Amino acid sequence: MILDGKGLAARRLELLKEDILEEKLSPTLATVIVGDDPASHMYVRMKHRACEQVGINSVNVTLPADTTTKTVLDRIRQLNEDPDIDGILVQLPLPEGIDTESVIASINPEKDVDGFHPLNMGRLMTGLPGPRPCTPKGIMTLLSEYNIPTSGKRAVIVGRSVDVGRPIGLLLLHADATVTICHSKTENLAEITRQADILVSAAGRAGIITADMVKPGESVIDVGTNQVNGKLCGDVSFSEVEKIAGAITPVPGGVGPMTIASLMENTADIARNRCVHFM
Ligand SMILES: Nc1nc2c(c(=O)[nH]1)N[C@@H](CN(C=O)c1ccc(C(=O)N[C@@H](CCC(=O)O)C(=O)O)cc1)CN2
Repeated sequence: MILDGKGLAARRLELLKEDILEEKLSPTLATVIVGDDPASHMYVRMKHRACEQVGINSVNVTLPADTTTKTVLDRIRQLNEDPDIDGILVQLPLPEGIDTESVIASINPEKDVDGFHPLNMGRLMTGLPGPRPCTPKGIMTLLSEYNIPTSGKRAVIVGRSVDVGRPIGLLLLHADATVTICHSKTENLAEITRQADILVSAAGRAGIITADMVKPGESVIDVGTNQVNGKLCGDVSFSEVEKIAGAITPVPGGVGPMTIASLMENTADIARNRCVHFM
């Protein structure tokens, strides 16, 4: 079964649009992008397009690649203090030389639509309500909408990044999965991934997950967005793994669109001032 993130995200955006209208919400999202990485600019454009689609106002702050950390912090302080701004996100990665941790920590945690602020990461860790990082949240939505059970199941995550690997591990743990997080130093990776009921690959390496690493029936979630010869592809060797997996996300059209849908949901939730997303 192909897990159609593109279709599901489109349906969720439609529902959100109706909710925003009905509740007479008028949320405003501010995006901050530093430098000229083409992929980052494309993702920010996609976010603004989604805002327009669902009725969220949006403003963008673009800063040149040679901007100092202090200038970024000053700009975020202004957004924090602006009562018209509900949500703030800083598009990652930031150019080398900018202190990413200080920048993220400077966002008002109550406006942190990405859920990356250390306070919100702590809320995630403890299971307290708060905005959840968008890609992990989107994966949990996909699993639940396709009725893929997590409770008591073995989840294996490949990649321990702060924005995807670790938070999806925590969300799956809160959903009663038995979680293993693998990384570049993991020995016998294939042996571990073959034990999974749910395999999430967020390694950022094209084709790292091959058919011999997947057991029949496994659900395979591909978070990779790798460019190979100018073509977008995931971490999973899709054509061979598709034949073995019980469920699999494509790239494009899987996790990516769910990331954007989750961002819209987080922005609306923050505007409602009720972050109720326990997952
Ligand atoms: N501040 C953030 N920075 C980054 C995040 C994030 O959640 N917050 N995640 C990624 C990039 N990202 C959103 O920012 C993102 C990546 C991919 C997609 C997506 O829909 N991709 C499409 C394909 C698009 C294409 O044609 O290339 C798909 O997979 O179908 C959306 C958002 C890193 N930075």
